[in-house]
Amino acid sequence: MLYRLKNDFRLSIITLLGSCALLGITPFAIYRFAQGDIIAAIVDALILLSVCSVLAYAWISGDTRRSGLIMAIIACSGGLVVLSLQGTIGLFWLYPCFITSFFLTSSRLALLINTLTVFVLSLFQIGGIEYEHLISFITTAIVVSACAYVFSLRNESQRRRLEQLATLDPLTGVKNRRAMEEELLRAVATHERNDLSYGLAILDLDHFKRVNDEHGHAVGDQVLIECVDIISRHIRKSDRLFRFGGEEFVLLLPGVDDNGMRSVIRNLHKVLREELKSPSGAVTASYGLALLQSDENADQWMERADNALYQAKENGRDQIIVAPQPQLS
Ligand SMILES: Nc1nc2c(ncn2[C@@H]2O[C@H](COP(=O)(O)OP(=O)(O)OP(=O)(O)O)[C@@H](O)[C@H]2O)c(=O)[nH]1
Repeated sequence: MLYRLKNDFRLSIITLLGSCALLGITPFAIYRFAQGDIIAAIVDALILLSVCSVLAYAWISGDTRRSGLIMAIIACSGGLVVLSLQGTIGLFWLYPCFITSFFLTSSRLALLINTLTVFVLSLFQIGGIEYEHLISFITTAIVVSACAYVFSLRNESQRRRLEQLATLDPLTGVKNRRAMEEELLRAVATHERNDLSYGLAILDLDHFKRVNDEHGHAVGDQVLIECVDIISRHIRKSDRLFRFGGEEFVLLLPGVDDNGMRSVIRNLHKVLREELKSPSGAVTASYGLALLQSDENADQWMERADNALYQAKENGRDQIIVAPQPQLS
C-alpha cells in the first residue's frame, strides 16, 4: 500500500483529498442529521458516498486517470454546494478546489472543469453573491487557474522528457533495454490473457569490433544508426525494436506464428546484408529467434533466443537460428 502511494502521485492525491473530505464532511453529516436538517445531511451523505466510491475504484482498478477526473468534478461541485449553503464566505473553498483539479486530472480537463464551475456559479448566481464580489472572484479565479495551468503544462512536458530519457537509447533513438524488459513482461501477460502469439529475435552485428578498430568509433556509431534505420523501414508498425546493448538489438513481433517470424527475419537478414555497409564493405548480423511458449516467463523466453543467437555465432555467424521448443518436464 505504501509502495503504491509513494510511486503513484495521482493515487496519493486522490487518497489525500478523499481522506480529508471524509474526515471533514462526516461530522457535519452527523451534526445535520441530529439537528433534523435532513436535506443537508442527505447532500453530505451523497458527497461522502461518491468520495468513497471513487477512492475504492482508484485503489481496486488502478485507473487513477478516470478516478482523478471524477474526484475533480466532485470537489468543484462540492465547492458549489458549500457556496450555496454559506454564501460569499464559501467562495474561499473554491480556490483549493481549482488548484487540486490540476493535480487530479490533465491540465486541459482541469481548466475546463474550473471554467465550467465559474460559469455555472455566475449563471445561476449561486450563493447570492453581490455583483462586485462576483467580478473580483472571477478575476482572481482566472489568475489562479491560469498560473496553475502553466505550471501543470510545464510539469507534464518535463515528465514526458524524463520518461524519454529513461527509456530511449540516445545514439539510435530506439527504446532501450529497460523499456524492453517492461514490454516483454507485458507481452507475456497479454499472451496468457488473449493467447496472442509473439516472436522474439535477438540480432547481433558480426565482427563489429573490427569496424571500430579499423575506422574509429564515430564510423561504428554511424553503422549502428544506419542499422536501426534499415530495420525500422522493414518492420511493421506494431513490431518493436530495442537496443539491447552495444551492437545487439531485440525485435519483438506481436501476432506472428513460427512461419511468420522466420519469414520476417529472413527478409531482414537479406535486406541488412544488402544495405548495411561500413567502409570495408557489407556488415552482416546473426539472429537468435524464439516463439513465446505457454507457461514461459520473459526471462526463459529471452534465454532461449539468446542461446539460439549463441548457436548462430558458433556456427560461423551471418545466419538465423530458431530456438527449439522447451522440453516439457
Ligand atoms: N561505435 C560503437 N561501438 C560500440 C558501441 N557499443 C558497443 N560497441 C562496440 O561493439 C564491439 C562489440 O565487440 P564484440 O562483443 O567483441 O563483438 P563483435 O566484434 O561484433 O563479434 P561477434 O559479436 O562475436 O561477431 C566492441 O568493440 C564495442 O566497443 C557504440 O555505442 N558505438
